[in-house]
Amino acid sequence: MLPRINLTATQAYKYLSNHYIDIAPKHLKELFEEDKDRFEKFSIAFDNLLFDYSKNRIDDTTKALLLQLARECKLDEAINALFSGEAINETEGRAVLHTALRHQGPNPVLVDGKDVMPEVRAVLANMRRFSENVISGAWKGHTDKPITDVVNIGIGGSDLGPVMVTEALRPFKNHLNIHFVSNVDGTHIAEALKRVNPETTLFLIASKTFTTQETMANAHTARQWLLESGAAESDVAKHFVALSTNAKAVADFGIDTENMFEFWDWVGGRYSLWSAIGLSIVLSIGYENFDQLLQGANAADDHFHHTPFEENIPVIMALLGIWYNNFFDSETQAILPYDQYLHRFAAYFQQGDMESNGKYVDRTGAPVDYQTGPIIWGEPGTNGQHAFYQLIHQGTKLIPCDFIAPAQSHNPIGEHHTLLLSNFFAQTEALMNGKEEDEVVAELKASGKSDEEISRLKTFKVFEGNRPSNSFLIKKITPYTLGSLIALYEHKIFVQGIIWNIFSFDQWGVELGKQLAGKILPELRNNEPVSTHDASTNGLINRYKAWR
Ligand SMILES: O=P(O)(O)OC[C@H]1O[C@@](O)(CO)[C@@H](O)[C@@H]1O
Repeated sequence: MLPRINLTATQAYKYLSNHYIDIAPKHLKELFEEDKDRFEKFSIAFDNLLFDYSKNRIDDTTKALLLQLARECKLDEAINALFSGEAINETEGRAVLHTALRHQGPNPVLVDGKDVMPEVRAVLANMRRFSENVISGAWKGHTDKPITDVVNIGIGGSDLGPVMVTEALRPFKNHLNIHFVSNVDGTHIAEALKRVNPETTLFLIASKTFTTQETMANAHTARQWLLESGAAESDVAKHFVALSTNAKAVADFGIDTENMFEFWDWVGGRYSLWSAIGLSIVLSIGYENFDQLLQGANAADDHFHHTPFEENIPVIMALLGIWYNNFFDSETQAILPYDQYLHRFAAYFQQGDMESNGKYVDRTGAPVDYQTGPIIWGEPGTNGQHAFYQLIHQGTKLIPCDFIAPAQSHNPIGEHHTLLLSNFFAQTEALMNGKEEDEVVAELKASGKSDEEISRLKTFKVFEGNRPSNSFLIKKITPYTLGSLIALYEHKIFVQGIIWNIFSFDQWGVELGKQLAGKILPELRNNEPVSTHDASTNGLINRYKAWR
């Protein structure tokens, strides 16, 4: 059972509230001037990844108090409960063991006294065998042709992780074309089916529960499309496999459970890319690369599990987020990868973070009286610079930013990567230092502006600076380093949930909308006017019926 704590009653929380008053007026430039060793002191090297957190509004006292907060919230006890397979997902009565999916070495991982590693490794072996069959062309469709296209049908954690990883690791992909369908909007499946041939297409129906409305609707449409192309019912097994925990629902759908790659209820959907849900990744980059992804994540697990908090990247990431979220009233966290292949990285952690920590009830069942999970958002650099950096630099909101960049590009064309990295370095420097009025005036003078123009323009061109950021510099994005990076973020989310005294691994908040949609659906299947809802919902539904 996870510890029950009272965040705002901890001594550290009180000291941090007072310390906030001391440090908030200090500009980051001042903090760097005060301490020449600041970069060395507030950065951590981990394998081929450098985590620089020195451009944050912290000093030694802040760091010590934040670490004390982690200790007072019994983080060490919680970490041990996570790795030991305790049912820390208490409202669903489940363990949380995505770490077991990438566990290396001979030690068992016990769930209810049973070592789960044999079945984890059996599924991995099955994924390897199957993917090698498909990639080699040995697996044939119903007209005896090899597979050319794979369509993953899933949503949320059954889509976002595979999409993000297959995009991030495009440089490692093979000849197979991988497509993703998630939205129940018919456009999504229609556009995908335009691009593929029923004779050479393999569908992965990815759904932990195998009951999700969007996924089942898309799966049935794909199945009907195959049959209408001339395939027989008996051919479905050659073009459909299931990734799920629900064997009965898979069989009921008509997929041979021999073609089911199972995973377990102790794998959360948003933490499932390491499981059978990752089959599209394996088909895209091959098993060896997928194994490297697992090994990189395992290295981050070991770092998180065994590194003192002072030098523990997920712990520091989490505490910095709490410092801004709970003491500086920031409400969002931007993730800005300077790597076009990582263009779905922020989107992935919208679910990972917001579905985990978007909670207002604490572990005792009482409403919290402080902020919990942040809004996660972001786009690749340098595009974000031409979209929303105005607000980050000169807006009224504090936006803590994570900047991520590889030192080496997979596409070293001309000086593109040098240009990209010059922006990566410049943005965090600009956010921190800003630009003072005298510098603005000097620039305006040098550009020939009159005194009147300078007086009129200068305040618009001043940058306050003092805007915090983390920098992750990674030698190269490979399956291994990507696995580590993802796992570091997963553990950051865990740490924040522990300190906020919430349950991070259920998602009751997604149920009400689904429930109400289930009530409205039959009302839309006729042309009768509706009056069973509020005036707005009635009005909207009836207007829809008039227009469709
Ligand atoms: O994998 P499945 O069971 O189809 O769930 C899909 C997604 O739906 C949820 O919103 C839960 O209902 C996410 O937590 C989950 O990743």
